[in-house]
Amino acid sequence: MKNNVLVCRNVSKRIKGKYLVKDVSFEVEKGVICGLLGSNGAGKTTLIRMLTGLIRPTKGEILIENQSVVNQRELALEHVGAIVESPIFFPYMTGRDNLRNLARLHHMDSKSAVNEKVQEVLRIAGLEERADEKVRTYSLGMKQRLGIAQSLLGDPDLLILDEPANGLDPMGMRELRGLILTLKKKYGKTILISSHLLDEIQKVSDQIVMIREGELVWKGMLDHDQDLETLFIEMMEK
Ligand SMILES: Nc1ncnc2c1ncn2[C@@H]1O[C@H](COP(=O)(O)OP(=O)(O)OP(=O)(O)O)[C@@H](O)[C@H]1O
Repeated sequence: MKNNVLVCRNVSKRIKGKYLVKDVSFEVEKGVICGLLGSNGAGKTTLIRMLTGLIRPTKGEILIENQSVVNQRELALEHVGAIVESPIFFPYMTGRDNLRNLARLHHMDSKSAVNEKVQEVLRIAGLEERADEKVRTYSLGMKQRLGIAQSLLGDPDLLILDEPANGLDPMGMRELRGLILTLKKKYGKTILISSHLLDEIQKVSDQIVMIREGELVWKGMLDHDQDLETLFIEMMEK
């Protein structure tokens, strides 16, 4: 039997009579990086907001580790770490203190447990050296990695990242890519990452889900000889 961490079954979102997402189904197995692709306005963020319990689907079911995001929201979301839109920090606090604040929300009561966990996620995200500097001095790439560090505090099985590479320079993208691949290979995380940056998605993803005007147009495992740009354009023009 397949070990699916995420199951999205016939999910739709309709607002004011218009479908923003329509009848989308896909599964992501454990340890897989799945790229969610679509042009601007395709419905990626709407879908991600449903997957992370921020809004409810009009129809359909979302299971994370076999628990329903719709009916057992809190239990299902225990398995998830997410960055939806931009991660939020207190810019006048250090990276470490931002993480400490949040860690306390993850049932970590003892100071040493908090400090240990924060140190661990800082190390994973490659932020140890700058951990005690204020976040307002961080580059965009560092902020994105701090956002990922935040999302790792609860030891999630599934990471959901909405457009994490947006606005990053080539070095920032390379560091982010390295982190995402490490999270998969070394820590066994399952990752759903949305983007319209085809090249970045091609470099990290094992699986692709493509949507257009809210509807699924292609899904499958990515064959590394396959040119994602050609496939994407073909699907968008269909
Ligand atoms: N609350 C809302 N009410 C009505 N329409 C909405 C709402 N939220 C989003 N939309 C519309 O739904 C469509 C999908 O938006 P969404 O933000 O999910 O797309 P996206 O694929 O994430 O796009 P982008 O890459 O530009 O962020 C867009 O046409 C958007 O204008």
